[in-house]
Amino acid sequence: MEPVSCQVGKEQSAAAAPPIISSAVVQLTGASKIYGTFAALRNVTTSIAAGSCTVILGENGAGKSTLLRLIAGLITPTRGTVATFSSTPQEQRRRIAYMSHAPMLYDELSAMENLAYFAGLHRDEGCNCVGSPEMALRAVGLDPKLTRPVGQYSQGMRQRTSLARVLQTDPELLLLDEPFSNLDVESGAHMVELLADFRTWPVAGGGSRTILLTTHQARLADPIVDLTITMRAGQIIHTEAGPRR
Ligand SMILES: Nc1ncnc2c1ncn2[C@@H]1O[C@H](COP(=O)(O)OP(=O)(O)OP(=O)(O)O)[C@@H](O)[C@H]1O
Repeated sequence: MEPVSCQVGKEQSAAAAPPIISSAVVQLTGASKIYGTFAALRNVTTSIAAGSCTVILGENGAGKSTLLRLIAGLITPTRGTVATFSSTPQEQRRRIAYMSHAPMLYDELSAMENLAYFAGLHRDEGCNCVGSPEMALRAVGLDPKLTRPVGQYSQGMRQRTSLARVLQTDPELLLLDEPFSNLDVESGAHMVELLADFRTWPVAGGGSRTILLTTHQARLADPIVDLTITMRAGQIIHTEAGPRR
């Protein structure tokens, strides 16, 4: 079966098969994820272009996190295929970073200690692409010398530490599940500025940075969004260029 894509600028219907994006870094073809008898994701076919920023919207339980976790290679499709960089997500995991909506930080450690710990895990998994924790913390506006445990940080600082944790792996494909949750408008806007900056980072050997994020606060991401995907009941029901109108 030919892989098909969501076409920028046009609404996607289940019947119409939009053209393939040749520079796609993500390609799902007829992907479903079934838990028991329940379909969390149903026959999803879509592409994500290299260098783009895509926001995935939808009500609770729509399948947003399931879609992101499939692309991250944390779960595998029950049916259909998921390709990242024309390969399986598992084979390309060095190029992919996934930030869960849970903070995934050790409260009793400082930001530097947290980043150093996770960098060590990353190396143990055979990844040599870990950048400098100091640089990652500076990139998100945090002082690497802060010795305070992250358990004492504000929510905004914790989110920025979580972002630094994934940015230190120098990902080409950044997957963010609810990066603005629990942030006020100002901290959310700051997070968007950081993501805009991340997109400008050069990639060794060429290439570009691609971002996919889920959120319930669509407007926050507006400044950086190239494509908006709306999901319902495990399916993509709408795709449009730019922020949601
Ligand atoms: N491991 C699992 N086992 C069983 N059901 C699951 C599992 N993971 C997800 N689901 C179900 O799949 C559906 C989609 O879940 P998912 O987390 O992808 O939704 P979501 O759009 O991210 O929702 P939210 O906005 O609340 O985070 C939900 O009904 C959820 O209960």
